[in-house]
Amino acid sequence: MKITINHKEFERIIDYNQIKKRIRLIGIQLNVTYEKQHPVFIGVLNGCFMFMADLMKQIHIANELSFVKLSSYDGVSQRRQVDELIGLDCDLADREVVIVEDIVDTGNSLKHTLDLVNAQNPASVAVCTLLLKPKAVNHIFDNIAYVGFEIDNDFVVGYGLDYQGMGRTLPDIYREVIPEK
Ligand SMILES: O=P(O)(O)OC[C@H]1O[C@H](OP(=O)(O)OP(=O)(O)O)[C@H](O)[C@@H]1O
Ligand SMILES: Nc1nc2[nH]cnc2c(=O)[nH]1
Repeated sequence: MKITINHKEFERIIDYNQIKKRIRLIGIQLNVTYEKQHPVFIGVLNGCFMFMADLMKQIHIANELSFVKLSSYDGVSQRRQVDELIGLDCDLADREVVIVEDIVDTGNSLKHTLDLVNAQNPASVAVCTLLLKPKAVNHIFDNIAYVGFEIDNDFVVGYGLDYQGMGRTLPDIYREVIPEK
């Protein structure tokens, strides 16, 4: 199935039934791994909102959750870029943390998020991402423990992911169709 968003064509690669099945399995893994613990799930906005909502319905152990946004801005000196996590409303010291992402592409966002989370001295940090582009990742991560789907290096939309602000509410996931010349 193909759709058009702002003159760009996309074709469906993963439908919502597949996503739900995969999320049920990831939920089981998380319930087992964190049984008798009390993890904090940290969703990285905006893209994670759908994944987080469906994933958390499968989590039956004690947990807390928080949503954050990664913000970059120039410091007072305007010479250095400073990043911060906006919205974190709990202390992560000595906590088991699970970072929830919609996609790890270059991995730059995840690297920043991990640096900021690790600075709070949590007991452990695991990453749960719905999508991973193995051929695009620029960093070595040893804690991406839960991956919904590995995908090719295509631009994707749907299920939280946008193209120019559009397409986030599509239940399925689509990849960009590059027109032949
Ligand atoms: O691995 P990377 O190449 O860093 O890309 C991954 C990030 O890109 C998207 O966020 P984006 O900055 O587009 O913001 P959004 O979630 O608000 O759409 C996505 O939600 C990830 O956080
Ligand atoms: N919508 C969207 N956002 C991204 N951020 C990083 N990679 C992607 C992608 O493939 N699609």
